[in-house]
Amino acid sequence: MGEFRTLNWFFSKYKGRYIGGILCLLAVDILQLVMPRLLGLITDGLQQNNMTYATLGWYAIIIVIIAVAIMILRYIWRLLIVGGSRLLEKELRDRFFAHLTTLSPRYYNMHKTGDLMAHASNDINAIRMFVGQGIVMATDSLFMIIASLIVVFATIDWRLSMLALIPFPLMAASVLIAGRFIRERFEEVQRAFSNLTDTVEENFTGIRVIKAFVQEKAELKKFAKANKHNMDMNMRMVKVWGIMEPLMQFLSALSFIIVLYYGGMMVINGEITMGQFVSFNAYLGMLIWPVIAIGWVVNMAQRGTASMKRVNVIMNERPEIYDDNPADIDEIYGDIEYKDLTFRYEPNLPPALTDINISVKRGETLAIVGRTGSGKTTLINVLLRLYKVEDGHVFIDDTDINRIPLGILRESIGYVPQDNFLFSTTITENIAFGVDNYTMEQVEQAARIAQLYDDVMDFPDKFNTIVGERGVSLSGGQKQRVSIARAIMKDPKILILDDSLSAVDTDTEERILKGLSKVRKNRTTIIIAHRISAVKDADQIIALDEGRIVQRGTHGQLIQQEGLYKELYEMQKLEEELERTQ
Ligand SMILES: Nc1ncnc2c1ncn2[C@@H]1O[C@H](COP(=O)(O)OP(=O)(O)OP(=O)(O)O)[C@@H](O)[C@H]1O
Repeated sequence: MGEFRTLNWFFSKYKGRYIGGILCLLAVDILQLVMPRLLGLITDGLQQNNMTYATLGWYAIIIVIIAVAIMILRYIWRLLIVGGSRLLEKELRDRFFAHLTTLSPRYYNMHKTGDLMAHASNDINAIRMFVGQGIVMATDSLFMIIASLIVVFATIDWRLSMLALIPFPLMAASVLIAGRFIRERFEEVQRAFSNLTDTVEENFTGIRVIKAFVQEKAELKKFAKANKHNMDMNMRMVKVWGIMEPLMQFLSALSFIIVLYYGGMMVINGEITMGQFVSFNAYLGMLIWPVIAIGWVVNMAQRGTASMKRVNVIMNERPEIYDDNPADIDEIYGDIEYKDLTFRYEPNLPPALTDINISVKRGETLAIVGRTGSGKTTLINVLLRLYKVEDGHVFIDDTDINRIPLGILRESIGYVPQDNFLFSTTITENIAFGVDNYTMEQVEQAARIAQLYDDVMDFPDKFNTIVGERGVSLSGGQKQRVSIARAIMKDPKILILDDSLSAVDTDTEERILKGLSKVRKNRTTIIIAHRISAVKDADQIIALDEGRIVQRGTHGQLIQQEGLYKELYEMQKLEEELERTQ
C-alpha cells in the first residue's frame, strides 16, 4: 500500500471530497441497518395483535423517509467518491503524459510504445478502480459486516448468529480464489484483444504492401487466428465468471437453510420472537454482499498496487537530458563547433562518431554527405541534444551545448527530419506547428519557399485540406515539402535538412535551395544529402565514412580529389546519363 504514497498530492487536494463521501456512505449504512429492525418490530406488532392502522402508517412513513434519505445520500457519495476517482484518473494521466514528454528518445528506443500505452490505459484504470470503487467497497463492507454482526449477536441470539455465519468464510475464500483466476484470465483476454487490434491496425497501415504482395489471403488467415484466440480467451473467462454467481447463491442459500431450520426451531421453542426471526433473515441478506465485496476488494487492491508500482517506476524515471546549470542565454546566433567528438549511443556499442572536428560560422552552410549509416543523422541528434554528449565537445556560440537551455536551443533550430511526420490536421496547422502567433501570409510564404504552394492550391480545400492519418493522402515529395515549410515557418537561427530533398526532383530541389538562400541571411544551414546537386553550393562539405570525417572542402576542391565525394559525384553523373538515355 506504500506504493500509493505517490498519490498523497491527490488525497490532500481532494480531502474534503473523500471525507464527505465516506461520511455519506456510512450514513447510508447506518440507515440500512435500521430497516431489518423495523421489519422485526412490525412483525412482532402484527403477531401480537397490537398493531393499529395508524402505527402501521407511521412505520410506512418512516420507511419511506429512510429510503429517500438512502437514495439521496447514496447519490451524493457516488458523485463524491466515484467522481473523485475520475478526477484522479484525469490528473494522473495528465501527469503521466507530461512526464513521458520529458523523457529522451533513448528511453523510447528501449521501451515499446505499446507497453507505455498499456500503462496509460490499463494501469491507470486499475488505480482508478481501487481508489474509487475499492475504497467504497472496503469501507462499506467492513462497516456493514462489523455493525450487522454486533446487532445480530447483541440483539437476537449469538448461537443462531454463529451457525448462520458458517458458510461466510467459504464465500469470501471462493471470491478471493476465483478473483485471482478471473484476473489472470482477464489479462489474457486483454492481451488477446490488443493482439487482435494490432493485427487489424497493421493491416490497415500496410494495406498497400499487402496488396502489392498479394497477401490478402495470408492476412485473412492471420486475422482469423487472432480472432479465434480472442474468442477462446473470452470463453475461458466466461467459464470462471459463470460459476461465480451460482456458487455465491448456493453458499448463501446454505446460510438461510441453517437459519430457517435452527431459527425456526428457536421460534417454536419461544427462545426468540417471530420479529427477531424476520429481522435476523433480513440482516443475513444484508451481510452477503459485503462478504463477497471483501474478496473483490482484496483483488482490486492487489491489482491496483501492482499497477501503481508500474506507474511509479515510470514516473520516477529521471529525464536523461535536462537543464542542469544552464547558461544565462536568451538567444543563439548560430556558430556551431564540434571539438574532438567521439560518440556512442550505448557504452557497449561501437562509436557512431569518431574524432569529429567541425566549425561552422553563423550564416554559413555546412553540407554532410556519406553512405547510409555513416553517422550523418547522429551529428544532428547530438546538436539537438536528443542524446547526451559529454561536456567540452559540442558548442554553439562558444557555449557548451549542455549549458544551453533546452527550450532556447530547440526553438532556435528548424529541423526537417528524415521521417516526415505529419499530424492528422490541416496543412496550415502542420506548417505552423510550434508557432503560437502566425498570419496566413507567413504560412503561404513558407509554403512558397518550400515549393509547396502550387500543390496546395490544387487541393480542394487549399490550406485547410486535412492531411490523412500520417499524411497518407500526400505524396512523399509533398510531405517532405510540408516538413520543410514547417521548419522555415519557425524562422530558425539554424536550419537543418536531414535528407529532406530526396523525394523531390532535381529542378524542385534547386528552386527550394534558391528560395532558402534568399531567406538565409545570417542563418546557419546544415544540409544532409545523398545527391551532390543539393550540396554543391555549400560553404563547406564534409564526407563521413563509418563515423569519421574522411574528406572536407568545397565542391570545387572535393571533385579534384580522389575519394568518397568524387565517387558519389561520378556515380550520380552516370545515373543521370542513364536516365537521360532511357
Ligand atoms: N538510436 C540509436 N541507437 C543505437 N545505434 C544507433 C541509433 N541511431 C543510429 N545508430 C547507429 O549509428 C550509426 C549511424 O547512424 P545514422 O543514423 O547517424 O546514419 P546516417 O548516416 O544518418 O544514415 P542514413 O543516411 O541511412 O540516414 C549506424 O550504425 C546506426 O545503426
